[in-house]
Amino acid sequence: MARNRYDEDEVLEEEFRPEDYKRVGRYLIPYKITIIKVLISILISNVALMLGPYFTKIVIDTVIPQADIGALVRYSIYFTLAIIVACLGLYYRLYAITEIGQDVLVDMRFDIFSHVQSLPFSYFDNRPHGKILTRIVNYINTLSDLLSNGVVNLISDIFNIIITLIFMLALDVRLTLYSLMLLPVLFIIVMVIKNIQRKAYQNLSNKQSNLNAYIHESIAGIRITQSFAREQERYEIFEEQSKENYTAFMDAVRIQFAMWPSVQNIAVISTAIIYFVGIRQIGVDVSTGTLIAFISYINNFWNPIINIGNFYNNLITATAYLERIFETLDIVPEIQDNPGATELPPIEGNVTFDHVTFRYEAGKDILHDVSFDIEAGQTIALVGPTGAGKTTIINLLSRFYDINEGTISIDGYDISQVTLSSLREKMGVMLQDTFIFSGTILENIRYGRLDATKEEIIEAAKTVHAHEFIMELKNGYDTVVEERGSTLSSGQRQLLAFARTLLADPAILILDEATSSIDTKTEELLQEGLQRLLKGRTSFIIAHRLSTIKNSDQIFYIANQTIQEKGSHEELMQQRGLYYRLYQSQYDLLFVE
Ligand SMILES: Nc1ncnc2c1ncn2[C@@H]1O[C@H](COP(=O)(O)OP(=O)(O)OP(=O)(O)O)[C@@H](O)[C@H]1O
Repeated sequence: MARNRYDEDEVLEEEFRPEDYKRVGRYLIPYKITIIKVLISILISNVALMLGPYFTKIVIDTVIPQADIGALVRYSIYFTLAIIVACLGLYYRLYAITEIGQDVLVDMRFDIFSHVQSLPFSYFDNRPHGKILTRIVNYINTLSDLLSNGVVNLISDIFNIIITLIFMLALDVRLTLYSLMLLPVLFIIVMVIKNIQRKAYQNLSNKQSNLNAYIHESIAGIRITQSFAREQERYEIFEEQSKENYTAFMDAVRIQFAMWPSVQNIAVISTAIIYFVGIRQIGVDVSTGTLIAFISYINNFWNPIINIGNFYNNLITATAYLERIFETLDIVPEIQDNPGATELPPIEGNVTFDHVTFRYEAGKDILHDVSFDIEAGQTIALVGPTGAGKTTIINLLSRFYDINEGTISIDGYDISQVTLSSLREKMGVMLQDTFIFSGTILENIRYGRLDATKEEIIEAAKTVHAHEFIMELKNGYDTVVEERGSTLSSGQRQLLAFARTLLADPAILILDEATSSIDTKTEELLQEGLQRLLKGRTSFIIAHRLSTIKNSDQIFYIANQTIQEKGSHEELMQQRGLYYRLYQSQYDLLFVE
């Protein structure tokens, strides 16, 4: 799909198909036993409720005229028992369906979250992360009520209507037919409202998504906003987004709220018709008891119809969200195991790029016909102008994107023909912005190898010189750090990342060196830590530090879609070409880009 921003509505690539409702139903299958129990309880409580007016009729028409006190007491007891049974059934039903609703919510959210985790980088490149968040959190929440209460209530209401109709028909067929007279009018109203409402809710879901995307982006960029004092500008955009959301919401509910009064009016008019017809017939062929019972039944009949109308309303609303959820679930990851992919066995770390061409977007090659061979254990520094394709090379090696032409192989295995997990577990990737998860220092290092013991973690931290600073923290390894590690310095974050990667012990190491300037002492620690990490592994480093570049076995100068120069520091300096000029021009700055 096309790139999307917070202020652009997402265009649905595929319209919702009615058979997708079946997919929703599938989430209820694991709970079928409970649903059956709920249905039985509904049946019992509905019958119990229906008996009330029937007892009233008998009392009015027979018991009171005969002044039979014994029968009156008996019917009062029956009536009370019926109400107790109905209440117990209702309590069970409410509890059980709330539980089912929560279970379904957990299952659905798990599915969408795990699916999103498996999607390639390109999916995340193409849309604001706040929009992805909205799908996993808000949209699923909206569905929970529909899936539990909605579906079960629908069945309950249908039962209710059938049972009430049976009682009504048993009492008086003609009055029953009068009661149903206005049903076609209701049907027409529902059909008219349906389409307008669906569009309105699609629009609302887009606006909610945009607003969340904007909030998410604003929080992520808060440091930049505050340092440039751009708060006012952010408020203004936020206000605009909020207003759009408000208008979309009001438009949607204006249409939705038209439904309820329509059904209510039809119900009232139908009751009036029964009064009109019934009273004229009293004493002719309708008894007073029958009329009173009938009026109760007619309410019992229209209430579930009103509920079904509301359910339909909610269904239409939820459809706008379901479309998004299924659209996300249906995205087939572009990058996945090819048919017949094999496990990549333990590797030494020889890497070959053979005539590799790659582009993110059609018509614009980022790398063109790139070839190189690297022996296991070598350290390769990638240098070159910004935007030349250095990060791209390392992303291709982990197969975060698929190449357009050529092959990339490791120890002779074409990486497109091995499983992604076996490939990626051989790689240790450290990016410039070292990601720290919220949790303790220990947990963050353990992320490299989940079964590592505390001793192994400390050992790894010591090897890369992270131990010293960790011990200076208030609670040592148990110090809690916030998401992204904002309470740590960038040098400390890098050292943690070294320890994490050392623990994972990857055969191939990929490192995007941080450019931020750090003090000489940390720089020394980082270099020492890094050298220990590099030992015995093939390493690709997007190098910014002169020390790293000089120590590497080979330097690739990347520019104009290919490797322009390659060789050791000494060899390239002797060539007096692009690398030489870069080195000379930036020597004073101490960092080479
Ligand atoms: N996800 C993407 N979608 C489209 N184009 C991209 C994407 N990522 C990078 N590019 C483009 O590809 C080119 C190479 O980017 P890359 O990140 O590999 O450069 P780099 O050499 O690592 O740059 P730097 O040193 O600034 O990090 C750039 O022109 C960039 O705009």
